[in-house]
Amino acid sequence: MTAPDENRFDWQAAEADLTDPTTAGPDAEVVDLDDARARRQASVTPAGDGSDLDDDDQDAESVADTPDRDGGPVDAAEDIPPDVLARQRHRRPILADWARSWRGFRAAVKHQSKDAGYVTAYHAVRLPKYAAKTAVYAPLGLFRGAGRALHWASAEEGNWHLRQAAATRGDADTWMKLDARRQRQTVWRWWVLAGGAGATVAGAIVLTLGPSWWRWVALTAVLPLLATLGRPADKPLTDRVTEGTRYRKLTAELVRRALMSLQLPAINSAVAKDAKAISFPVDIHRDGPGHLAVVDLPYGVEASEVVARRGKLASAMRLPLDQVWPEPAPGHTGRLALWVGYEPASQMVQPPWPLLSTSARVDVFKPFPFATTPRLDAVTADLMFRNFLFGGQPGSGKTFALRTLLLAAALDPRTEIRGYELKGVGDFAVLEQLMAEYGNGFDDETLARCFAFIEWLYEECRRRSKRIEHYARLGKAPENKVTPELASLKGSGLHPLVAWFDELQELMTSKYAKEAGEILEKVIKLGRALGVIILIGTQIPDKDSLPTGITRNVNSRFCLSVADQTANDMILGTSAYKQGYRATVFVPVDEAGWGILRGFGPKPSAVKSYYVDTTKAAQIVTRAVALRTAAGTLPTPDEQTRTVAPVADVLGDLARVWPGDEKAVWNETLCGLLAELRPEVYGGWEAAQLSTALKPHPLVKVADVGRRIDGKPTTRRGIKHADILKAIAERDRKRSAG
Ligand SMILES: Nc1ncnc2c1ncn2[C@@H]1O[C@H](COP(=O)(O)OP(=O)(O)OP(=O)(O)O)[C@@H](O)[C@H]1O
Repeated sequence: MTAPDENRFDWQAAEADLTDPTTAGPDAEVVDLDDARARRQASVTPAGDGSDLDDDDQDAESVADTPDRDGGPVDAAEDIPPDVLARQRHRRPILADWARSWRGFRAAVKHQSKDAGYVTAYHAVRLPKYAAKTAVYAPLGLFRGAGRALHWASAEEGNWHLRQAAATRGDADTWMKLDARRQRQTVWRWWVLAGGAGATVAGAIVLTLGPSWWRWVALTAVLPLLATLGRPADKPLTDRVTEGTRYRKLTAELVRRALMSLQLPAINSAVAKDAKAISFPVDIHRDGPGHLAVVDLPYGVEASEVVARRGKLASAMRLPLDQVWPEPAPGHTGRLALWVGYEPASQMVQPPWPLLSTSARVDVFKPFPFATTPRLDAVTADLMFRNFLFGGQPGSGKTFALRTLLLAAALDPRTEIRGYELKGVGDFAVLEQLMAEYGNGFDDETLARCFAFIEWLYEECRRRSKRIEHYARLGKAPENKVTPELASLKGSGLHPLVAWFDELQELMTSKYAKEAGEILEKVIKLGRALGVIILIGTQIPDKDSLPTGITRNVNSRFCLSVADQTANDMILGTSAYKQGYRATVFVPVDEAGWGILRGFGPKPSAVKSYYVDTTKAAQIVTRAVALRTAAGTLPTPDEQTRTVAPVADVLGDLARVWPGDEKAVWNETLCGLLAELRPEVYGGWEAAQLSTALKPHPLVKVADVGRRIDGKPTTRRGIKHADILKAIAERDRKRSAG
């Protein structure tokens, strides 16, 4: 059996139904298909495809993109089932795009009035110069104007030369005819001139008799006219307002020329063969503060190839890079959405972050504004059930973007915030009083705390999964996920927990790397449904600095300026670069905050995170503190520790439980003893866990320790008593040194 075609209509079966008299009903007519088609084609409109577009619908930007057909269509459009046809029909909106939304309308009005204001101001400052020029050229214009009027009234223009030629030839007859014609013309022209002169004199008398402002009005109206008449052809009265680099209206021709300048052989050869190979399925139209061209590239050319050449495209349009925004458009891979702003994005004033308003609150379950598109539309993000990965080179703005998310989280008083900035600059210090745990630095102690925090997160996930199970049994967690009610329920232990790590590469390239990576991956996988939200910022997104297990499992990504394809795809996911989502086009520092956001909306998009400087951040923190104080969720300094024992106590506890005179003891034995000492902390610890807990103390070496068990030599991992004592002495020395 042949497969049905893409419209899910089995043509062959339908034809068989029509031609096979045995399958046709008793009253069915047997149709000769060829005949029927010929008849149908005769009735098809000249457009040949059933389209109802008439010529008036076409404009400079509409180009028929259907290839020329040899012969008529095989099956006319009316054969297609009506419901499929209805789905395929795209009606054009009645109102232009800019007039349909308040945003578009505002942007258009703003742009036009800005332009008008600019031109007015430009000329206003040059008024004295214009007045001087007018004073010089107006008298000249008066004489020139009078001369022209007389010349016109004499009707000699053209006639004189012809009469001269006739006289030279001795053609008296022609000369006479020409002169008679001139006289006929000149009679009425003298009357007109005399009437005009009379009117001027009358006007002048009226002006002399009238109030003085009449004369001023007349002068301002007449003098520029006379000056225009009197000025030399190459010296205009007013200076030119040079608009060249400010904005270039996007036209089909400009887009075509720009695309052909990209040196893409596939585009250039296709256009050489067929000028209509680049086509515009939708007219170029205003879209926010700029114009949008949706372009169908020649067959076989992908939009991503053009996106990769954004610099060349901008050069071809003679526009700054951040005014030109090519993106793959929905539909097919060869469709490009090219948005060109009225002005470069760097000069467009990003509106202030809406959450700066004093009444703004956040519910982490609901979206809040996080960034703006090049068109300055707000892009929202939400925090719940998400894990974020922010990547970018130094100066790309990832720390600020991460902090913006944390500030939003801070405005939901239910949210607990804990995190580490492993660069040690203190960009997050402004949030310190809101955080239940905060670390800043890349020294070994901070790294150890950060690692212990990741371990704690894992434990926390385990605890939360038990709680979810409990609430699911009670019918309060129908999807085995944290619900807004559970998140708000005091004592449920399921409040949103935001755990952030900036410059995570510092941990991932330290001695904790392997285990930290493995545990964090588990936390990311487990925590999503349990209200644990992980935010990661990293500068070096390669597989050594960011385990692929982590990158694979995050669901929300923001890739700011990166240096290469590898970094781009590590953050945005494999093939992102190939599909045209390239954060390599952003320039660090100059385009700080710009990046590609993935995981929100149907496709990744270029956005700029809202910029919140430290002063504004402090204002938000003040509000967040007030909200938390009222809700009773502001962490007090002594609460700012975790519920799992800090690793630093392990040394002391080991010294306490050390068995007698043993020089070296197996980890597993020690774990048992530790669990007896403090079951709430060490209960369930295994040998490997003890090894990890001892990592921050390089003096303690975990090594093989041999013993005889029932006479047989057995080797297991263990530690030496002397090492413990040395590590304690070292720690005490450091503490007393300050
Ligand atoms: N959304 C934004 N809009 C405008 N400027 C921004 C934005 N985000 C950041 N910046 C500016 O860019 C500078 C660098 O930002 P940030 O410190 O976040 O970069 P980074 O990528 O974290 O760099 P590094 O890795 O060196 O810390 C900031 O000082 C800030 O002034």
